[in-house]
Amino acid sequence: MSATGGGTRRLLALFRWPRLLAAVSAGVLAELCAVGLMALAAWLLTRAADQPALSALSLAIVGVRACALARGAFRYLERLAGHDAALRVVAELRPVVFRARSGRPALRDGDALSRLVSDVDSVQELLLRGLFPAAIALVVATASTLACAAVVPAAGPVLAGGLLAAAVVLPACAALTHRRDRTAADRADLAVAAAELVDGARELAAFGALPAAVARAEQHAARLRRSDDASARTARALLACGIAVQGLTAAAVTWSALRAGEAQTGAAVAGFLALAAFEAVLPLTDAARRWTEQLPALRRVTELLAAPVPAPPRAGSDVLALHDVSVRYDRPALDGVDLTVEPGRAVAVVGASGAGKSTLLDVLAGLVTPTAGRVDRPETRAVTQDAHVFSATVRDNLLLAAPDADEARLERALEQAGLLDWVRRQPAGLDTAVGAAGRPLSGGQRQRLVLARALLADPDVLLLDEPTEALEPRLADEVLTRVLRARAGRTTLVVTHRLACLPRFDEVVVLDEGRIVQRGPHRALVATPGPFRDLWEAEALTDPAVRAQDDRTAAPRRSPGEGCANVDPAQPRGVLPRPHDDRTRTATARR
Ligand SMILES: Nc1ncnc2c1ncn2[C@@H]1O[C@H](COP(=O)(O)OP(=O)(O)OP(=O)(O)O)[C@@H](O)[C@H]1O
Repeated sequence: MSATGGGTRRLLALFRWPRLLAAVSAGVLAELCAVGLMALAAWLLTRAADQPALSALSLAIVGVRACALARGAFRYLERLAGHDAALRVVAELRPVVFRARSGRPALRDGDALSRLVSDVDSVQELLLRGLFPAAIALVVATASTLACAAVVPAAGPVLAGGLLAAAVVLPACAALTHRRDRTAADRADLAVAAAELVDGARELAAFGALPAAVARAEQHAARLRRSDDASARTARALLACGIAVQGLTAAAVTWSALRAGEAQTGAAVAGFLALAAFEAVLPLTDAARRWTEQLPALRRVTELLAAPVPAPPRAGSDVLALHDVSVRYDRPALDGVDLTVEPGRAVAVVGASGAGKSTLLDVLAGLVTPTAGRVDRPETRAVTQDAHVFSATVRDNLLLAAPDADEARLERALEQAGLLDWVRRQPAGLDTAVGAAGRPLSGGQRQRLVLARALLADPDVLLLDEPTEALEPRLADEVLTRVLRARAGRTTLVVTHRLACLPRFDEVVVLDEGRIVQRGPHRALVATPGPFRDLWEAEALTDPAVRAQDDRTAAPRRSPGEGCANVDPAQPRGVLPRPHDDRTRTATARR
């Protein structure tokens, strides 16, 4: 069986069939009531023309009323049961999909995340506007054809032919035309152009490219308008075809009944019954357009479900360990990494850009499932601290990590992250509004706020990915020093490009092209010929901060309370070469 087949099976296993059946049954009964209503009304009208005794009509009159009332009641039940069944499926599907997704590379862009959410929602759409109408149409069309054939045998095949055209040919045409429909692609192009205009307005204006970008966006808007119009024209044409097929079939059924020698009453009943039977079938044309639209989303969901469920990391261990771990994208990001971090150790992960540092942290945090190998990590509650600052006060942003923390604890965390002075300078102090609706924070302030939040969570294992990247060198070193002091005795892994603080760590892990090429205490690495020493010496030539550290490597390791270095703040510190990288990095805390 194909991989997607496995995903379809997993998806179908989430369906609560009795509920779905109840919804379809209510829909079928509502449509049958509509067909019955029309057939009885036709019978009443033609019989009443003969002016029979009222008693001869009374049963039909009751029948018409009963059908009219029951149709409304069943329609209501269908909506209720249908939405209940569909929402339950989606509610069960959502965690399954997100769990399946959680084993993949973290979604760092909002578009991909919102597409995942809407992909799951498309299952609800498919049930309500695809599967239910199709099942209802099938039953109602079959029952109407049989009823028609029972009234006028000759009219049965005529009705069957008309219904088949409306249920199969028109939806097939709708699906085919929709596949060529450019609306979705044009809408996406316009969204991209609009987003670029908004996000890149400053750069576009600075380079004089704004008018051209606006013109491009306008072209996309015009193209979307045209394809929207074309799509609406096709939809209207198909609707008109459906109504034409309905009318022609009803006329043909009546004519064939009369031709077969049927009385006026029988012919009218068959004709009206045919007319009503189409009411359940005509929505299939629109359903087919929706199916075509939603199918890629459904395929993405089933593919995700088809992928093997990632093995959970081995819990219960108090060491953090990777065993022969590899992560492969188009090429290996990690390649056979073995790493053990004993509890309470402070470990720095260094390496050139693209060496695999962030991937290593993501694997340790459980955000990425290795392609091969095993991860052990302490059985802890994960607290993921991404770089999002909520549109709330500083206090609220912090309390997210520790709802019970008192003011002193909040201030301590802010001090450790190097943000307390700034907060104290604000008139509203801890109640300063920040984030989208409040005061916009600088990159460094924002980074320190999320760092304070991570420290406040006080996790057993703290994973930080370049936590001081946006800070100026002196502050960066000060903050890192305070963080390590605050985390003394607690496992802390820090990805960093800065070298000046490395002597403060228990161990330095050097990554290159996805492999650990060196590891050990800073002093041992500097003393050993190898990539780290080359790097360190190269930095020492140009960087007094590293040189100052270099001079000390013979001295015993300092206590956690001491700073990184006595460096001239005016001088740039030791920094590993790092090209511009605009990917959002998250500091991750686990507990
Ligand atoms: N989600 C992803 N999809 C495809 N490739 C990826 C993904 N994440 C990382 N990579 C690739 O894996 C390799 C390692 O990336 P990683 O982000 O771990 O490097 P890094 O050492 O943290 O780099 P930097 O210091 O620039 O942040 C890179 O070649 C990168 O392009």
